[in-house]
Amino acid sequence: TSNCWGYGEDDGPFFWHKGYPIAQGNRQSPINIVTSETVYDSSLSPLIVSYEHCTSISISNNGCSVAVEYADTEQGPVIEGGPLSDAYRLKQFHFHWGHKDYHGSEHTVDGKTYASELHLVHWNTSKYQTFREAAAASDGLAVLGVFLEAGEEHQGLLKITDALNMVKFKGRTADLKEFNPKCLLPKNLKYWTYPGSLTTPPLHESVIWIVFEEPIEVAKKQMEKFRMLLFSQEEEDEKFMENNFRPPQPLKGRQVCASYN
Ligand SMILES: CN(C)c1nnc([C@H](N)S(N)(=O)=O)s1
Ligand SMILES: [Zn+2]
Repeated sequence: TSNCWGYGEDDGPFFWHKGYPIAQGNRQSPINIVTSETVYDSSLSPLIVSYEHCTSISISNNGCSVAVEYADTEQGPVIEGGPLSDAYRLKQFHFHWGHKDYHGSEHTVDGKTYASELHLVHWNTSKYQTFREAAAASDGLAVLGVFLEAGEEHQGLLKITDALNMVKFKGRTADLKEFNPKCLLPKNLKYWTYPGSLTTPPLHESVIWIVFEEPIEVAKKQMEKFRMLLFSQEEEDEKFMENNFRPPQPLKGRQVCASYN
């Protein structure tokens, strides 16, 4: 996808509003989560993650991140419960990261940034026929956000980080079958939830965000493998893929609910 937006100093997040006015909308993401202002919502039921049937297809470098795509089948991986009134099917997951381990996440917690943030993007198959239709609806998407911090090597992530050298250049895709991303979720599924948006253009305000409080640990050398990916295609000047995160956006009066007290 040859985007006219990016993360550089002349096409980065501060310019996106020119092509996508919604960038200055009332429910943009990511946000800084101020924990003292989150509200425990006892009506939030536990999140149900049913990733048993996990038919992943491929891993690809789409020029702004690296994404693992899932087949769009009836019995695909779904989430429900929590803040969700319907079942949401996993479409893909991808990551955002920084130049160094001290930053790279999109959401921040009391101003704290993490080395990376994993997004598992799901769409409401109870109410919409296609992802595209759901992506334009206020309750169309649900994205799980998982913080990554430098620490112990993450065994489950090895299958992903070991595949990155096959998708170094923008536009490259490689097979990645039967990858079950349940192993990428933290042990403790305590989460914050709030109404927001996609964090890259078209920035649709169609996402119910579910951000887990507990980060997962990944090895520094695993983080370094993300940074050897390129924004650029094979014949172009080499531009390392890093700092592909949007900074926190104004809360505009939204309430962030906590699943725990
Ligand atoms: C079309 N899909 C799956 C997506 N469109 N925008 C996405 C963004 N990268 S994010 N960060 O999930 O909002 S993901
Ligand atoms: Zn994302």
